[in-house]
Amino acid sequence: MEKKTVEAPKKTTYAFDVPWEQLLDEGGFMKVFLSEVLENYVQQQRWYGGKSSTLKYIELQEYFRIQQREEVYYGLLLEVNFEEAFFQHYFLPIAFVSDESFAEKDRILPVTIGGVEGFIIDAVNLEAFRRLVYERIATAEPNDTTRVRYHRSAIFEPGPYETSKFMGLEQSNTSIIINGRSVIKFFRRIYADKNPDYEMSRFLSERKGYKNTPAYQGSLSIMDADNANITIALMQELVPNQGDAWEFMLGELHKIFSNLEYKGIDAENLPNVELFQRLKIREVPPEIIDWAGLNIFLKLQKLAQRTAEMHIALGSEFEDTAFTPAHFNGDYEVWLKNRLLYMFQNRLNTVENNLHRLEGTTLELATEFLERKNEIRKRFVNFDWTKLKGERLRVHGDYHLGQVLVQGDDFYLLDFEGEPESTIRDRKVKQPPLKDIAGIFRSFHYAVYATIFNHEGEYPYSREALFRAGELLYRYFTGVFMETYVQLIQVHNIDIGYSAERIFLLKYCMLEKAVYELGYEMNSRPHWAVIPLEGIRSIINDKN
Ligand SMILES: Nc1ncnc2c1ncn2[C@@H]1O[C@H](COP(=O)(O)OP(=O)(O)O)[C@@H](O)[C@H]1O
Ligand SMILES: O=P(O)(O)O[C@H]1O[C@H](CO)[C@@H](O[C@H]2O[C@H](CO)[C@@H](O)[C@H](O)[C@H]2O)[C@H](O)[C@H]1O
Repeated sequence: MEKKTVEAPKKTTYAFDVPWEQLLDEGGFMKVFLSEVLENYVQQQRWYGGKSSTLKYIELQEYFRIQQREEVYYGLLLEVNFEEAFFQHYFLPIAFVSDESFAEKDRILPVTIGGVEGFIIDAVNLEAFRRLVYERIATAEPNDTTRVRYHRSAIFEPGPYETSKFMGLEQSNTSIIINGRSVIKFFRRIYADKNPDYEMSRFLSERKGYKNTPAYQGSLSIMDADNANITIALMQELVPNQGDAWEFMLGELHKIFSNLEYKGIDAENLPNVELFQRLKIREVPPEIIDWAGLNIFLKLQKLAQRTAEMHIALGSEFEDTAFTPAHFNGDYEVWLKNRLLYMFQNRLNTVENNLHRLEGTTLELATEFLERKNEIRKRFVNFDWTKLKGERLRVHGDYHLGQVLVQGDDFYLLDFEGEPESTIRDRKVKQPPLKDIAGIFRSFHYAVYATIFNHEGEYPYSREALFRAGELLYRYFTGVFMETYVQLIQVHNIDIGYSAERIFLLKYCMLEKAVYELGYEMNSRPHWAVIPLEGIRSIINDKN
């Protein structure tokens, strides 16, 4: 890249008379850096997850060098402290650039270092930094035991660095595409442990040969002062795709709802089916196939197959105790109920405090949610481990259609980081695999309602008729998915319990997920809160 000369002198208030390579060893810089400027910068970032709390101050928890030969960048682990909430840690790699054209994005602080004026920026913006990280992973020693640890998978054959660019999607971390073939995801929110995304990716693809997730290629981690192994970045194969399954499903559902009018379907008299009844495609009534088309059911079968294969891989480990299957027990029951009752109370408070902002159907459903709180709480308390015979496994944990990539007629499963609100320890607790199934079923329900809401007025039927037709469709979708999933899981001896146990767990986990989603939506997109509220009502109205 051609170097531009900086025209106007920059107003740098701070000057440090040490070379960049020693800057952080000198306390003065950090005192300046951890100022309001950094606070403002951090709070504006897409990856910052503390937006609903009041930031008090930022401290430096750790720093380390990301280095190759003479080229040095710093990795900072920042501790963000809040007025009321628990602290959070974030990863911020920094670089010093004297050329303003390199500091067009993510400029943090103007400074003068060793007499040279320039800026501290987020290093991910520099191609040189991205190249360095790729090359360090690509050339990593098999057993790197240094503090800053690079790892390359034995099954990855790296080529020389060619190009890199931002993935450019709305995401909570920062992903960079390298050579059009690999993705390096820099985790932003950091936990004092191995990131589950790294653990699961490596386990599934490297150890179990599971093909429908991006292959693990390598990683960067650091050992902190307490000797905890902290994942900083994960490198995986780039999976060519036609978008995610959420977009795909919305497209399909719009066609299906449009078909009601187009095919002159009597939406009031479509055949019903029991919720979660296992269905082979040939058992789906012809009226439903005529309305929705065969293709969507074939796609659901494929997704169910890939999901079952993921759980089969996760349930087939007998050495590594982080993955060996477990049974239900009293400790699990106590952990589960505590967590859910806490989450439920949090949702009650959020809804109560924001009731005055809601209107229409959302207000109606929110009021009903508050009125029926004891009924919902009772459902959460009604969990008796002695009645459950199935297994618990490491699971995806945040499984929804947005975590699935579409590639032709197939699907790839992504992002095993777990539920964003849970602590890192909670995300690693073994759960019934049906928790993931509940997650994806909630996503089907979401997609049905999102389609109806997104196309308000476009389908010439009453809202009630569309809701009824949508609920029916959802029943057929879940029934067909269940049949393929359960059949495959059982053939591979993963014990998910007898039929009644499976249905109990599914309903339990779906209520958990819908209540979780209510909090997510109230905080991130309140106009969507109507969807989980509708979901909660439909789950608690089902008395079985
Ligand atoms: N290995 C990959 N191959 C292709 N696309 C990917 C890959 N990893 C991530 N993506 C794309 O980036 C999006 C965000 O990735 P994800 O792992 O969910 O990041 P985050 O944890 O930041 O939400 C995905 O929905 C997908 O579209
Ligand atoms: O950002 P993540 O992918 O980790 O997940 C969070 O955001 C999701 C929304 O992007 C949210 O998912 C909810 O909305 C989806 C539609 O946008 C829907 O398919 C999911 O079923 C629903 O849970 C997810 O809950 C949240 O953790």
